[in-house]
Amino acid sequence: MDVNDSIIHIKGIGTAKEKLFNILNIFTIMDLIEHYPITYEDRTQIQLTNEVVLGSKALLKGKIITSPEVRKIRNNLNITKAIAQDESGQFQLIWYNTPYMKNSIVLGEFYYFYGKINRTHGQIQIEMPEYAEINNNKKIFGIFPKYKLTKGLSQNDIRKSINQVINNVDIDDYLNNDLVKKFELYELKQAYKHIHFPESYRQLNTARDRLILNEFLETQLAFKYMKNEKLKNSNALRFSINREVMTKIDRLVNSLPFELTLSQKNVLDELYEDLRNDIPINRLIQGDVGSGKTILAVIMLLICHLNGYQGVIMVPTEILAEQHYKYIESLFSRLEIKANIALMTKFKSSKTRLETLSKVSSGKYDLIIATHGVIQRDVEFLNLGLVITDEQHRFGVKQRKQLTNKGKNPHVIVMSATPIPRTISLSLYGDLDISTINVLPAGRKPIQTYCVNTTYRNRIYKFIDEEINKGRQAYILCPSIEINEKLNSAVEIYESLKKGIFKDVSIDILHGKINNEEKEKTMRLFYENKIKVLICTTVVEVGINVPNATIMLIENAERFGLAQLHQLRGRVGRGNEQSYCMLLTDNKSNTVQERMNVLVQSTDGFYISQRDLELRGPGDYFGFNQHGLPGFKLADLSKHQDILLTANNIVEYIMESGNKDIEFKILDVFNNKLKQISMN
Ligand SMILES: Nc1ncnc2c1ncn2[C@@H]1O[C@H](COP(=O)(O)OP(=O)(O)OP(=O)(O)O)[C@@H](O)[C@H]1O
Repeated sequence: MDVNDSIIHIKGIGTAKEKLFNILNIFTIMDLIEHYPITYEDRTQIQLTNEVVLGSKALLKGKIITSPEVRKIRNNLNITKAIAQDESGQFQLIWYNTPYMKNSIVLGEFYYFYGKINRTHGQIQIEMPEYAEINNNKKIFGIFPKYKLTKGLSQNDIRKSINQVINNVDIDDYLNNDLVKKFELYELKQAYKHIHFPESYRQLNTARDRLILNEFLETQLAFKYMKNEKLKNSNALRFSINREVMTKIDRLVNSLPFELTLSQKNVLDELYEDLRNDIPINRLIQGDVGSGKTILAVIMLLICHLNGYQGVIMVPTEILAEQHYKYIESLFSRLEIKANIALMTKFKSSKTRLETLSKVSSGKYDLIIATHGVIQRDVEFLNLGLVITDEQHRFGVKQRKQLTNKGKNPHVIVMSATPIPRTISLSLYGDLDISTINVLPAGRKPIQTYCVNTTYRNRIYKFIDEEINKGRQAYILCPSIEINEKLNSAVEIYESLKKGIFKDVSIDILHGKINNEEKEKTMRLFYENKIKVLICTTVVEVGINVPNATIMLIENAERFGLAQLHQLRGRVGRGNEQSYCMLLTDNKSNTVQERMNVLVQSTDGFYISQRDLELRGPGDYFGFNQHGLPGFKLADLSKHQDILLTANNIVEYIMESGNKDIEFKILDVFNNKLKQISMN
């Protein structure tokens, strides 16, 4: 039997059943084998009648003490009943429309029974139990797989089909004997067998680990392979960092009101190193909120410009694009660096848009600061040399590629403020090199975070007032814009505060429905410290940089995910003053409190994202679907990081050993999965 054969070759599967299996995406024998159980029924312990839990399933052993009797209730219903007994009590067995049970169960004999436990009139009952004779207990005793079903297919249909193929199919293990022994793994065939029919939990876990390892191995190896191929095949655009360029960079750096941190310098060195070695830059720069990624982007854009290429930075929000635009303009004009910089967000009219596009395509604009509109088809560049995307997880690999394809092999930098645990970044950004800014600029004080209920509201407002009197500013962040029954809306809070406690304070509101000019004006006034309290929504979530703001009050904090709260909190604590974050929530549930506690106790983005992952799983938070990776059936990045690391070790071992045979076999499996995904 070949793994690629259709399931129609399996005994018991005809065309009607085949269609049902197809609904579950099972077409070939391999699909069937990889239709892993979603859970297992534990039938390893025999329970006593007096210790069963009502409503759950149990395995009982009992002696039949009343002869099974069949009673006809009505035309289409008859019931067979018998009573069995174990050392702790009696239980009743009930079968519907199964009169032959009368002859299957014998008075005075012992049997195993398995089924859901009820109680009627004080009597423990099992309806329609599965049963087995004492000396033939295999079909009832053990760890039983339970599968995802579809209407018309039973657990037994799937179990029987898998059981039939699992011993007869040829399975080619791409890891050879040496590797299997070296890394103490199950052979693949053994793993497939035991994940479906384990004889012990130990067997089940070892089998599962081997299959998870395979899933990781395939993606890791494919990534490494793609990266190597990219290096071999692409000619890096030559960006020279000669003395003249270095002098300009030094002037830029010296003009800053701070010194670069060692961590920032290290990341720059890694980027320069790529350029010096003629390696196309393909790098993820990750650094916690406020760690100073922007200036690195600016330096790279300067290098690109000095080398005569166009550079683009794509960011997720208009406000952030404007902020970057102003920052770069002011830095460059102070240093008399002559670069034409375009801001490409929402255009006032299609005419201005076309004018801008034509200046981009003719090379009149050197640097472009843009939101995602820049990936549209009609946006063309003359000679795009550098693509920077900020806040990668909002865009996804596809959009990054769309932008990159607008040039011939431009250098690529991805910046992420969402700290991604190492293991995740290995899996998601395996095709990128990773640089990490791992320290915050000196002088930053950890943000003090408190989680309180709304009875503290007035006290917090008073505290904000005191901070304003010291010259500071505050954000009050709301989950919704307009009046909403359940949530505190920005409009409502704004109206009540400007008439109430902050009536003598300059206070304004910012959200997505406000027109661009207004937004820009409000943000400018906030930057200039002319607005003291900004009521806002998550439009400020990423990148906004107002170092003088020291308070972030978050309404209905329970509505936000941990990583998002960390981002929002990161809008304060960006200067040298002590900053505060107040998480306001009346939700007392354990899960909410647990989430809030993570933030209260830690300001370390890497730790927080790790906890976030554990508390809610990777899900589509990281946009797995967008990434187009073959879905993991068993592997879960939040739980199986140790296996992922083993997978990495094995991949390195294989690649170093130069065993192309194994390498290609694994790539084949990966490619087949990719093909299947694109077909689905
Ligand atoms: N080495 C440094 N020393 C002191 N301040 C710095 C340093 N580098 C950057 N900064 C300042 O720190 C603040 C935050 O930097 P930046 O906006 O680049 O952060 P970021 O990494 O982009 O964070 P986020 O992801 O939250 O946007 C800015 O005001 C910036 O000028």
